Amino acid sequence: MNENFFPGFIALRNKRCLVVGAGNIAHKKIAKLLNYGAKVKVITREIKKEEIKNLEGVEVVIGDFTEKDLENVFLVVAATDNPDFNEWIYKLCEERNILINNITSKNSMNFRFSAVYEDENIQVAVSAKGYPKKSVVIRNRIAEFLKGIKF
Ligand SMILES: C[C@@]1(CC(=O)O)c2cc3[nH]c(cc4nc(cc5[nH]c(cc(n2)[C@H]1CCC(=O)O)[C@@](C)(CC(=O)O)[C@@H]5CCC(=O)O)C(CC(=O)O)=C4CCC(=O)O)c(CCC(=O)O)c3CC(=O)O
Ligand SMILES: NC(=O)C1=CN([C@@H]2O[C@H](COP(=O)(O)OP(=O)(O)OC[C@H]3O[C@@H](n4cnc5c(N)ncnc54)[C@H](O)[C@@H]3O)[C@@H](O)[C@H]2O)C=CC1
Repeated sequence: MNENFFPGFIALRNKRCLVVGAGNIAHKKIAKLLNYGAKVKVITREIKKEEIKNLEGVEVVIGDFTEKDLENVFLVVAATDNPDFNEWIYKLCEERNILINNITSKNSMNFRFSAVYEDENIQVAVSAKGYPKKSVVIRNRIAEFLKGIKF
């Protein structure tokens, strides 16, 4: 059984977020964080997904991630394709009380992204407790349902 997380909504406006790695999934997660006003810094050995450089407001640093990079950071996304490396980042964040999302695990994190439905009036965030395929199916069903409702 995956850990039961607190379901909540966070104001990310001007919060310092760090993404380690710059591949396809990093790109998706960075774009989502930026949509909510986060200040995003990316540390990576190489930029695999070039589009990351074109995202407005992102600071990209080429180099190796070190523990010092966690200073004053609110939320970290361990977004490399190396599960052991992401796991190490997770442990460092847990020790420092930092929110951490890990793209190569279901449990080695304290913050999961959810499948989102959003319009001008409401936000619905679905988590299937670590199983994204399920949460996407449910979110899509909810979106259909909400189309037929007037508030
Ligand atoms: C635990 C979690 C941690 C996290 O990343 O936050 C996690 C983990 C993992 N995802 C993996 C794979 C895929 N994930 C997606 C998509 C999404 N994944 C998201 C969330 C989460 N994914 C968190 C749990 C959410 C919950 O609790 O329900 C969504 C909902 C939100 C978002 O990412 O923003 C977003 C849909 C966005 C949307 O449509 O709105 C796709 C499809 C695609 O990319 O199109 C694939 C491709 C493969 C496939 O088809 O399965 C693998 C590798 C599995 C493997 O290799 O075997 C892991 C690691 C593992 O499972 O160990
Ligand atoms: N959580 C999610 O929503 C999803 C997770 N996944 C998982 O995510 C993994 C990564 O997928 P992609 O982003 O498509 O891979 P990718 O190959 O596009 O990117 C990997 C990135 O990690 C970087 N990297 C690797 N080792 C590093 C290190 N030591 N330090 C800094 N950067 C490092 C690489 O330079 C590259 O930029 C997949 O193997 C899969 O297991 C896949 C789909 C969705």
